[in-house]
Amino acid sequence: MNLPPFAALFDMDGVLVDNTDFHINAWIQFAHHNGLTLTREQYVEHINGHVSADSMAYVFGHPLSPAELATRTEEKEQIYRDLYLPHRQPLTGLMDFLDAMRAEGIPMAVGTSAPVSNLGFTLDGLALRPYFATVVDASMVTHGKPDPEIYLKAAERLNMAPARCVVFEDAFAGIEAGLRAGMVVVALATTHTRAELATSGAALILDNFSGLTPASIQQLLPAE
Ligand SMILES: O=P(O)(O)OC[C@H]1O[C@@H](O)[C@H](O)[C@@H](O)[C@@H]1O
Repeated sequence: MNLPPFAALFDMDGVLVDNTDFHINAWIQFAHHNGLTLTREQYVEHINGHVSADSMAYVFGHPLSPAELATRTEEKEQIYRDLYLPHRQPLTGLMDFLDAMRAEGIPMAVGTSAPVSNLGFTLDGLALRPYFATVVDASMVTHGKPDPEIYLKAAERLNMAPARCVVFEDAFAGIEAGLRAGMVVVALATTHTRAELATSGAALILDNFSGLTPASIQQLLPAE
């Protein structure tokens, strides 16, 4: 195969791993510990895919100071990691797809709203990091998703034009970030249903990576 140059940018949570329920339960527990209430619906609408600074401001009703944000974020993420650890595994079909992409020499990056502490847990814990030329996380951007900054930075680091990038996302905030970056978006129906994603602007909706080939992704891009 001789694929024209393009790059693949992967969201982490809900895409490389199917962990949304664990984040939801962790946020609900965290809110409870802090004397607050949070529902699944509030999570899906206001927190899913957002950076912690924005999520914490939503949960507490005001922005947190940098020191408080760091402490609270680690408190919440420790609950999440404890809950998800016994279930931690790549999304179905991911490893075969990453192997096929790597064999074709297609550059890949991660663009995630997660804090650094969760990168080690997921990317190193599942031996995924070697597949990615670069990882852009919450600490590296001024504006979190749905702002396109995370994906534009990832494309820049891969030296690839945004129009030649395909973003894999599960969250509405992340899909919007990819589209605003001028990229093609593939949606994974891990957090939202196919019906909910139908009008999201995604070029393709998948349940997981099973059977996915580099050529089928390349076809989503305009011919060069
Ligand atoms: O989906 P992404 O961009 O990997 O985002 C990760 C973030 O996703 C949010 O939904 C979680 O509540 C955060 O705790 C997590 O860090």
